[in-house]
Amino acid sequence: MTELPLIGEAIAADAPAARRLAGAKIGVVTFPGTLDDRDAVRAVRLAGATPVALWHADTTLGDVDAVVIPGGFSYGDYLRAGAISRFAPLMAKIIDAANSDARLPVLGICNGFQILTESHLLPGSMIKNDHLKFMCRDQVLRVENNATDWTRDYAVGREITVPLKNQDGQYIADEKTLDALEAEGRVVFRYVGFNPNGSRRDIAGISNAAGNVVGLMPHPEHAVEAGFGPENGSGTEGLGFFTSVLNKIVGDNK
Ligand SMILES: NC(=O)CC[C@H](N)C(=O)O
Repeated sequence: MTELPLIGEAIAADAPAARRLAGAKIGVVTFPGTLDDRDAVRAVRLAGATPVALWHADTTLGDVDAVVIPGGFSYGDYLRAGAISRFAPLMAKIIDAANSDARLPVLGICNGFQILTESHLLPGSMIKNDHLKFMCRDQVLRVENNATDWTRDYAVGREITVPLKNQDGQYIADEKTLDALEAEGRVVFRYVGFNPNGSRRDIAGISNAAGNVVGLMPHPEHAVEAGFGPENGSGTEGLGFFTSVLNKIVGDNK
């Protein structure tokens, strides 16, 4: 486990508020085949927190206040996306911490979402896109629930544009599970305008019952910096995930 240095561009080191934010440590997990860990680290920094690099074979989470499981092709998506990664030593720690009384906030993005369903931290499964092709596009999502650790900075009904890129993006679950998710307000994001993969009920992301574990297929960490995110909208509409969890952590520790 390595603590990464702050780059400081988004943080004025002498401002007490910025220092308090930077005291929050957000772990970013890397598996063999992970692709988006660097962007997740940068998103954490831009939100003002301190990113901590975690390796899948680590046997401790250290003192991180939250964890991001980023996108990519962990273990080459062999067997089924996320099916091998769920057995990583660090995943056992993440599952325990997410279910503990402390309710560690955990965000799974794309392959991270696939790992969370395989780990049973979230219900349902991810299967091949209905059109059987890899798809890469800027995608509009609607925030359906802001009572989670990762969405509290968004208004309910807000539409955000973030990149989407996957081959196994079709969210499925049995009707009973889908009805329960809807009734409990655990559908956190829905695709707007176009369903890119055949996901049931246009579901783009869900949470666990406590709202500390959230998974989604599109990539908020690729929409955190003007000039580098989607052209549609501000290009920074994913930053709210990272400020949300940071405000939750700082608020809880006040
Ligand atoms: N961008 C990603 O995380 C890709 C996720 C996954 N391996 C897929 O293609 O479905």
